[in-house]
Amino acid sequence: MTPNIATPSPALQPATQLTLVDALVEQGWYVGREVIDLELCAALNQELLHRAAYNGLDEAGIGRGQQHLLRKDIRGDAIHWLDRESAAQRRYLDAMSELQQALNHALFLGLFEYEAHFAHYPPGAFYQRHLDSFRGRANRVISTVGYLTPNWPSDGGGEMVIYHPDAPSQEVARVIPEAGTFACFLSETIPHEVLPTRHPRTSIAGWFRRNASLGGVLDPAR
Ligand SMILES: O=C(O)CCC(=O)C(=O)O
Ligand SMILES: [Fe+2]
Repeated sequence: MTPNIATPSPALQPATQLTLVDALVEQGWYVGREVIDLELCAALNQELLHRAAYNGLDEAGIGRGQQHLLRKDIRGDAIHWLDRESAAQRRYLDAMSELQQALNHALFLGLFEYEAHFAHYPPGAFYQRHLDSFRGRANRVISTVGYLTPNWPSDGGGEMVIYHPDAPSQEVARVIPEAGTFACFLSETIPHEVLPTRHPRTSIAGWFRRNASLGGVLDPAR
């Protein structure tokens, strides 16, 4: 038998969708290690680090539209919205689109759109505890985070802490931001934070959205 080199490995481990749906229903969040294909992580990481090195990132803020504010005391990452520019981005976004279909099929969520950005946290950066759905705009339904940094050092910090939805000071999980790890949670109910990192930290944060048109104002993605 010749090895089947023509078939690319899937972007996400095939068993992920079922486990993920179950975990979302049971506890509102999911974390899996070695879920995202490592070659894909490496390509995305390289693209992000290249942008970071050539000033191709924007400082991240909080709030949308005219309420958008730069607050380094709240979050310290720099971002770039995914735009399908590279093959790696397209492969990641296509995998998210398959996940969107699986979520709609299993949970009738009516998700219709996905927005995502690269995030680079330089040493010292963090993101204080928050919810991902902006107040008055309940349009982000499910959050995803794909981690891209290989060989995360054990003293690197930068873990994402997930808190209990009903007791926001109770920690329920700590996620090491190691390449291949994928996290997913309910945007409106799961408080989470990024602890100060000591090592450059790279990821893709993304959100499945429902259409939200409030008071005649359309709310497009981003
Ligand atoms: O990078 C992470 O672990 C989480 C980032 C986050 O909470 C966000 O961008 O809203
Ligand atoms: Fe968040």
